[in-house]
Amino acid sequence: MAKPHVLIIPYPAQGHVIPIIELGQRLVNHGVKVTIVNTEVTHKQVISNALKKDGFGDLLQSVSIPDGLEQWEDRSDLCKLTNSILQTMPRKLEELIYTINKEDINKVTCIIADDCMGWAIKVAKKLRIKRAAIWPASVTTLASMLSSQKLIDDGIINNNGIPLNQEMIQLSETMPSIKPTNLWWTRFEDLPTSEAFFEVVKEAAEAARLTEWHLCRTSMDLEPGALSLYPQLLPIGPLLASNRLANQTGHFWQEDSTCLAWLDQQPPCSVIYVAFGSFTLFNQTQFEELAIGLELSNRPFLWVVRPGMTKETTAAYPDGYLERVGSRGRIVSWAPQQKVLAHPSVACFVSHCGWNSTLEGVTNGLPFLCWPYFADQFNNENYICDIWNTGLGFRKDETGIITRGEIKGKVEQLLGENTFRAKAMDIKEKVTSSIGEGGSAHKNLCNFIEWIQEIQCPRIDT
Ligand SMILES: O=c1ccn([C@@H]2O[C@H](COP(=O)(O)OP(=O)(O)O[C@H]3O[C@H](CO)[C@@H](O)[C@H](O)[C@H]3O)[C@@H](O)[C@H]2O)c(=O)[nH]1
Repeated sequence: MAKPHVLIIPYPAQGHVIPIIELGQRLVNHGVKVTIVNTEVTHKQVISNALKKDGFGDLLQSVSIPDGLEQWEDRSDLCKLTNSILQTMPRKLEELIYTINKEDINKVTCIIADDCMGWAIKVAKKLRIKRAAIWPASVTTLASMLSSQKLIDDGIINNNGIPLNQEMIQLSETMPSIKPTNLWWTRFEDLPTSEAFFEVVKEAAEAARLTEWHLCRTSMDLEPGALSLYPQLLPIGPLLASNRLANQTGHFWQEDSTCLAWLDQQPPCSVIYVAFGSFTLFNQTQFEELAIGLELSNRPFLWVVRPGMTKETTAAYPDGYLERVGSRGRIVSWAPQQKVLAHPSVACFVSHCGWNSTLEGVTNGLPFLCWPYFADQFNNENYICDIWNTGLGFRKDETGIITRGEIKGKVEQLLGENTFRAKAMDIKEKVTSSIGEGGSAHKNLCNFIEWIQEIQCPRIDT
């Protein structure tokens, strides 16, 4: 008998692909066939790193369609990439669906699209396929997207999404107010990129009206206000790999698992874990200040220095740095982060506050030192520091640098005051109970999976 067959379409960024493949894994465990539709470049990265190792198997597969850019073009130009995706991928997805339905006995029964790929929901509607959306970041940021037309009508932002004044935004009485500069699409290096992402926002808001389900990676304990503003948004919890021994799938870079043995040798609750996700870039001065700040902390640290993380070609450490730090500091190019954060020797997380990193730190009861870079990360920092009270932010000096002294001081303050850890443990308990068997987020996910299992195959005219 044919199985339900779901296509899931992530935006081509690390923080979108990992949780979306995790959703695919959950569906596969319930007998659903899942095809992850990546861009060609992402597909290659993912396949060459994790998928072949983890063995996708018969029910979970990854296929690719072009993003419209030439092979050699720079995908870190998010403005160009985002515009090109909007122009090219809808047609390519349609062609892919026709091919699958011709060749596979399991016809496509549902499309689940990342909200940043809202156009895919429109393709599904056109082809009369069932549809659902998933937002990989916080529901607070999604609420601001869904309210974008109202923000324009109220004169808070212009038609291109740019704030018209500095007044705090109150989306609802139950939600914390949002700084206009924390609207995620405004937090990019240049105006054209912000405007390109605002097109994505408008597309997502339109697509949201066409979906039967709207899944969010959050829980009532984390963002109750935003969830009550839009009750149709269904919190399914963080969607981590913790129930699969934290074996995350979908890495763009090869994990260096040797750091786990190094963590085993460190005293409990002693290590500073430092990682900035997949986009953060440092200039040389900032990179050196961070290096020396960690050295001055006098504590063991595990630091992820991603290839290409500095604007200069290779990260240059201060003279004699690696020798001075010796085995007290472990530097890797990519870590098995969920396993690292679950390790008992980790004391705190110096993070860029991407939503995945935020959730991974929260579910492991860790206090944070927040170092946001762009997009939603400033909003997430606000939740960590001012709403959950589980961390501290860094202050930049007059030249825009976070100094070694600031880093050393904040590490001491965070680890010297028990309140951060206590609050972090408290919120961890709440979130983990909502995702455990019988918890509310767990029930929501089960209901969604049941719905997927029951969809009958649609007739698609070719
Ligand atoms: O050494 C590392 C570093 C990271 N990760 C993983 O990579 C993912 C990174 O995701 P995230 O923390 O969200 O950061 P980004 O990759 O920067 O994520 C993008 O996507 C997120 C979800 O939309 C947004 O919240 C971010 O701002 C945006 O930059 C997480 O699952 C990490 O566990 C590793 O496995 N090893």
